[in-house]
Amino acid sequence: MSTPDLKARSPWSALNDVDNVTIHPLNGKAVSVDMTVPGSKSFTNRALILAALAEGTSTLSGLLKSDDSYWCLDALEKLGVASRVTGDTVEIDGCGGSWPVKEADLYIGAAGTIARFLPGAIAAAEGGSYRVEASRRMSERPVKPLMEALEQLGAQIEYEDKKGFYPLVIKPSGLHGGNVSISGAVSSQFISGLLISGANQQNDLTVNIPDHIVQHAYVKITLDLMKEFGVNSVYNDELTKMTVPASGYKARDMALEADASTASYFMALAAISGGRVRINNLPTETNQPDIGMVDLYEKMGCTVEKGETYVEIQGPEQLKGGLDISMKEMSDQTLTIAAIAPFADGPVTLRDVEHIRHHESDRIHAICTELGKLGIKTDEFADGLTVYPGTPKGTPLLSYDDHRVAMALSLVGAKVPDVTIADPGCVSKTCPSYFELLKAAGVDITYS
Ligand SMILES: O=C(O)C1=C[C@@H](OP(=O)(O)O)[C@@H](O)[C@H](O)C1
Ligand SMILES: C=C(OP(=O)(O)O)C(=O)O
Repeated sequence: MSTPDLKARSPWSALNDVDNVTIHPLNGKAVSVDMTVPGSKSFTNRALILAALAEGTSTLSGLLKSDDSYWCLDALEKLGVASRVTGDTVEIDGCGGSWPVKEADLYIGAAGTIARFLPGAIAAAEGGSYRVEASRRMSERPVKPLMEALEQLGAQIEYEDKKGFYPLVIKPSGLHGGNVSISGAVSSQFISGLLISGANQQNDLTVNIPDHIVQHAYVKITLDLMKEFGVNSVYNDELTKMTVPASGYKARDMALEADASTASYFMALAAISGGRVRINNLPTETNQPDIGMVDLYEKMGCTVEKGETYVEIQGPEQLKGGLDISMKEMSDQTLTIAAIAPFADGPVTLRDVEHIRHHESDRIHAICTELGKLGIKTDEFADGLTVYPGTPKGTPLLSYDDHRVAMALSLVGAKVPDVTIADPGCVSKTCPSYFELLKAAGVDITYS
């Protein structure tokens, strides 16, 4: 097990001097809490980049302050885009697609959203040279299909180390638009990255998807946010053909949605404790795919109440299992369900998520390994896993420098004693306050 890549932790992270967190079980106490969760990573990093590309000053409220958004703002600032953060609001002076600084060395941390959204936005400009370095793990994650598509559109990209991976150098000379094809089978972020760059290309851009898109809802979020910033794309329902007009972005003020992915861990806490959790700031009409977890928790026996801006989950006496589910459209939550599955009354099979082996860790392997240490039987297969019911036996666990591994495993600790998770600071990729929120929800924790 390699050491965490602490360089990727930002000034907005927490707990980096903490080796372990021990989660103390609720011992039958049902949680009962009303809470708000921080802003959506996906909305935050899209809106930051779109605002930076726009003409004029945008004000964004509900900003997520985490490593991913810190490195996004940092990279934009190094490109010459001024921003002012006050509380969870940021003002961004957009550059109209022409980066004011012509030579820069950027660091993007471990953020897939920056790694896949920023290169097109840089390459569509005219002139300059930009070196982009990513975290250790992000430098192993796939970006080649995106870079090849950008090269077809006229981008000049040089790889410093391994062809098709970070670190790389982009020498922008404009992108010509037209037609481009890209697979959606490995990451929807490649498609979002191409679409975002489309509005600043020399001609309209048509993106064709020859196969399928993992988590296609994220592409829809991209198209919707581009529209908010003045760019009206034309696309079919399946999102296999999308045309972006070369019209440039206009600044706007907007409130960013709360993070449905973060909210899901607290809904899971209600599910396993027979308790009640109300998330007060989650729009149920969102396009964030992880809102679909609400229905899944219902299938597992929870009672759900949905309002326009809130969701309340009441856990059952006994969580239901016996499920075989495709997690393709909300694959970030595979680990959450895997972690609570031992407490269900039958096996839970989670499928169609081979691509999560390329996320912050090989997530399928990581969760099977850690559940195995807890004495829980799993079957690991290429694109998923089956988790069998059992009583986890608490033990020290690893988090693999992966926020979702740590957050998911913390749920086991809320049920059984002696669950200790190494490097709790890794949650700062998307939710630096995660363990404090868990504490506020009634779960005792100790740092050591
Ligand atoms: O576009 C986005 O904001 C995201 C897309 C998804 O990535 P992939 O499509 O690469 O799985 C998701 O896993 C990630 O957390 C956020
Ligand atoms: C896959 C994830 O992140 P990224 O945006 O880095 O792909 C995630 O947050 O689960």
